[in-house]
Amino acid sequence: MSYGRIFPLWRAAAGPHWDAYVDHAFVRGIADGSLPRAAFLHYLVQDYLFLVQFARAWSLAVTKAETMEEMRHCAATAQALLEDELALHRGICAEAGIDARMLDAAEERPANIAYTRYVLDAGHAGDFAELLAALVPCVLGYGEIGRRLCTERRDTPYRDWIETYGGADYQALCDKVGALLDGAVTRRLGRVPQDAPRWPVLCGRFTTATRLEAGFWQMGLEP
Ligand SMILES: Cc1ncc(C[n+]2csc(CCO)c2C)c(N)n1
Repeated sequence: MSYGRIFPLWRAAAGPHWDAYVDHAFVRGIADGSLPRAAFLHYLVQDYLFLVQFARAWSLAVTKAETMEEMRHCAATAQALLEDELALHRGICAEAGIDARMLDAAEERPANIAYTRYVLDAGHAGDFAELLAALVPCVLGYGEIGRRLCTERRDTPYRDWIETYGGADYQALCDKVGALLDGAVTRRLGRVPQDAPRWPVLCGRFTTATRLEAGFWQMGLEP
């Protein structure tokens, strides 16, 4: 239920920043249906550009991995983003009247640039664990949001979005990422990673990425 052993520790270390992300006004608007459609579409366009950069970040993780299992996981995630998720996004945008040309011409907002390039820099400057620390708030935060909103079962036009992230497939992916994270951190920092000198650095990467996720929601509210 908590996506492994390391995630709950980093989540706690992020303090109020975590709730500011997973309980942001944008998320509440998705939950109760009050989020204006224009804000959701604006978010979707930016999210498309975001996912392109995330495919680059997971590809970078392949080069930073130390085991075949780590490599396979990251390569599969990059592949899934490039082959499935981006096509899915194009489909949702097309239904909403945003065609491929508009998507390709869209300009990245500063909050989007800040977040994605921060993650890529965490990977370039640091090792696999540092890159994962910057990557997991995205994956597991959406898992936590989806799971919570799914149980609320409120009437909202954003039910599809909620069920994508609250559904069994996405929750299984979150468990896998949690296991990857536990293995990667134990391998590099030992059995008691909290005592390792690098622990605060990893917590810092996680917290900053979490703050940038909240900034991404905020950008969504300001079309
Ligand atoms: C701003 C933003 N944050 C998180 C996600 C969720 N997400 C991003 S990549 C991915 C697959 C594995 O990395 C998932 C689930 C999103 N779409 N947009």
